[in-house]
Amino acid sequence: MGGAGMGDPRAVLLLSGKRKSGKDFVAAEIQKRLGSDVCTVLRLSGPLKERYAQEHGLDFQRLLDASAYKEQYRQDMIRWGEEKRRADPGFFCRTAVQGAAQPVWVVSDTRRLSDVEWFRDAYGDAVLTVRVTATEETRRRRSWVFVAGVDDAESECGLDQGVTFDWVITNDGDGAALGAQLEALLQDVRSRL
Ligand SMILES: Nc1ncnc2c1ncn2[C@@H]1O[C@H](COP(=O)(O)OP(=O)(O)O)[C@@H](O)[C@H]1O
Ligand SMILES: C[C@@](O)(CCOP(=O)(O)OP(=O)(O)O)CC(=O)O
Repeated sequence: MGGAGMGDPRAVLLLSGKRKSGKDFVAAEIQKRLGSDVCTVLRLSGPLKERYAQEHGLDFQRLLDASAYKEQYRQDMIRWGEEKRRADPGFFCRTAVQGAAQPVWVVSDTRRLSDVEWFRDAYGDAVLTVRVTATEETRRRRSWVFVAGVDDAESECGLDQGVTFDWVITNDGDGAALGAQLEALLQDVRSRL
């Protein structure tokens, strides 16, 4: 950590937002617009699920799908992930960025202040915080259902306060409106390349 190094990214977009706000969708749109030689999408939940599956004898691949299998383990994965982060706040972040060589990184699932702080410490001004929002009505249309212990817990609400977002993307399903917002964000990103 510390000063800028050779292989450091020029822009690190930390996407956060509620379940079904469209973080993965927006991450994919950004990557599509920049090209995968310029932009890579990273997930903190990837290494989390991989380690969790290893330690608990579970099927890592099935934890990656939007499946009932994942939902069955979500609460315990949250608990386990919090325990790991308490011991070492960079535990999942370090693994997630390993091998990322593109100049632009999009982290599609930032959930906690400790994650934002880790990226700011490591990459300084390259970091841009991006909030993806959608109304509850939109999220319900995308099959979101409120789950106590998940939607009212740190996993979903950890960044509701404490971060001033550099960009807020409203994603309620109008393709043209989303495109215009993404182009404004991408102008900022491209100016950093
Ligand atoms: N602007 C959009 N246009 C069409 N479908 C969308 C849009 N945004 C999100 N979706 C769809 O809504 C669902 C939830 O989006 P996703 O990106 O997985 O949300 P999150 O990662 O925030 O939980 C997915 O099926 C996704 O394809
Ligand atoms: C334990 C988790 O990492 C599970 C995340 O799984 P996904 O990243 O698949 O999440 P959704 O898009 O919300 O379904 C949450 C956490 O608090 O770390």
